[in-house]
Amino acid sequence: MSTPSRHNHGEARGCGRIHLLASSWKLPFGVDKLFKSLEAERDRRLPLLSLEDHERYGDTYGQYSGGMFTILTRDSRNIASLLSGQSSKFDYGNLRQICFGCLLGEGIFTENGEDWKRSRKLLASELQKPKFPPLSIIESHFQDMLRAISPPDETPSSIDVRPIFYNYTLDTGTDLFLGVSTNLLASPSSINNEGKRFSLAFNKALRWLATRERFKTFAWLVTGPELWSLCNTARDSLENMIIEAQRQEMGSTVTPFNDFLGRTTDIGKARDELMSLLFAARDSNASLLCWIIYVLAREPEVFKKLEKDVLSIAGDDSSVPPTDFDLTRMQYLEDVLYECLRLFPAVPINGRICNTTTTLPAGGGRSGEEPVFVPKGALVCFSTFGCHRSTKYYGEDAMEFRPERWREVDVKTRTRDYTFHPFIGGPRKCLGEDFALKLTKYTICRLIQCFGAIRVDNLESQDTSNWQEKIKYQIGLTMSPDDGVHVKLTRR
Ligand code: HEM
Repeated sequence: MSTPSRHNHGEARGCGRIHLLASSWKLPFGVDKLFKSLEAERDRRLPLLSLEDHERYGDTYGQYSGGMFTILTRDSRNIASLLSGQSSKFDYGNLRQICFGCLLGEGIFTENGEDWKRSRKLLASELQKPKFPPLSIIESHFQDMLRAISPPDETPSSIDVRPIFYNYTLDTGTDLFLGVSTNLLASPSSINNEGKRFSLAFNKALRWLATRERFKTFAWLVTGPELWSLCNTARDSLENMIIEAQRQEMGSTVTPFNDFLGRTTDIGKARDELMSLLFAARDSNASLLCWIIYVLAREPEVFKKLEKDVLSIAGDDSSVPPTDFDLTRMQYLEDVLYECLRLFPAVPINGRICNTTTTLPAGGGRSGEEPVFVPKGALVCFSTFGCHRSTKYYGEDAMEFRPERWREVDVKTRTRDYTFHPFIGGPRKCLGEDFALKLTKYTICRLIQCFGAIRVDNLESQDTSNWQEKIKYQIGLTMSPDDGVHVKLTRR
């Protein structure tokens, strides 16, 4: 383990000293920091702790955490350098394999180097096919979801849409990636028992993985027969679904993975790639849908404006879904989406391990404007949550939900300078960005075509003033509202 003083030795490279947080209990390896995070997590305010720490200690500072020297930054220059300019000097080391390998095996999410390149090429060629995902497949799962959130005999219906969105994104994802859907929301006659088995084990295993991730190098401490049994069940079940998909000669129902799955004899590899894809796609997309509905139920003016934008293009006949072209014209819908991704990014804090001693452009010296020294082996965490809420980048109203801001500085400019990076950027940029935006736009547009009002339905309080201050954040592998998304939906 290198000493703190070494981490400030970058003078020869023109670096300034990084502000290094003292370890208050003098416990080794930053164990106290780990406890502080666990405490904030218990209180459902983990992302806010990171924000407060940046306000207090600066946009970039250092500390010991989970046994590693860690640099924490929300400076967009550092994030750009880490993810793009110097991306080859940062990777996941074996951290991802330690934390997630038991479920994911060896797929795009856990791999580095040549193996990762191969996986990325394979998945990119499938995900980036034109017109993917086809709206007709999404529509069939939307209809299942509609039945689940609003049975025809109940008006208005009161429901927590969060678990439904998680099932919806899994049903849609498995159908689109595999050609066989888990069908969790389908009518009883179409239930897929293998899909149900997979989903139960997958959900529980993800909870274990989220805790393992928090423990970083100590992840191996978070283990037990239950974890292994869940991972084995999920892996076994996904394999069975792949075999079933192959059996059904997927060539007949053109899904993107026909070529890949239809050809492969290495079922284990196919399973690992698909597991990584579902791991990446399911929760993040469900989290975005949750936040949008959470906000719309609390911001009636935004709902009204969105309704006008969507219905003026798609019409209010819920039996006529929008086309691909319609979706590209819904400007305000896009602004609402970006504003949700800004304030509530699915992955609020992320990190990379430095594999070659280097420097980052900012955060050193008294001014924080000098480069900082990054020793090999250091963990660099970047707070997307903190960067997206920085007044330096977004002005005094950075904490406010204001979709109109996306008409002032457009998303391309902000993505280019990394002041907005919900899908990160650089070579390991999210492969499903277009997919996620299209699925989300389609789903929100369809919900607005079907429902004329979305209101908060919370037994404790319907007072939506200062709603942001009351949010409790659930941090699993992605961030979602802790109390769920309880709403009352009124049919048009
Ligand atoms: C709103 C929805 C989504 C958000 C906010 C999101 C965000 C992200 C982020 C932040 C990462 C980087 C993780 C890291 O390296 O630490 C990532 C990676 C990835 N995402 Fe997404 N994602 C979303 C939806 C999807 C969907 C729908 C898919 C698949 C169709 C997908 C596929 C992937 C893949 C394959 C990676 C790994 C890329 C690599 O390591 O090369 N994502 N995503």
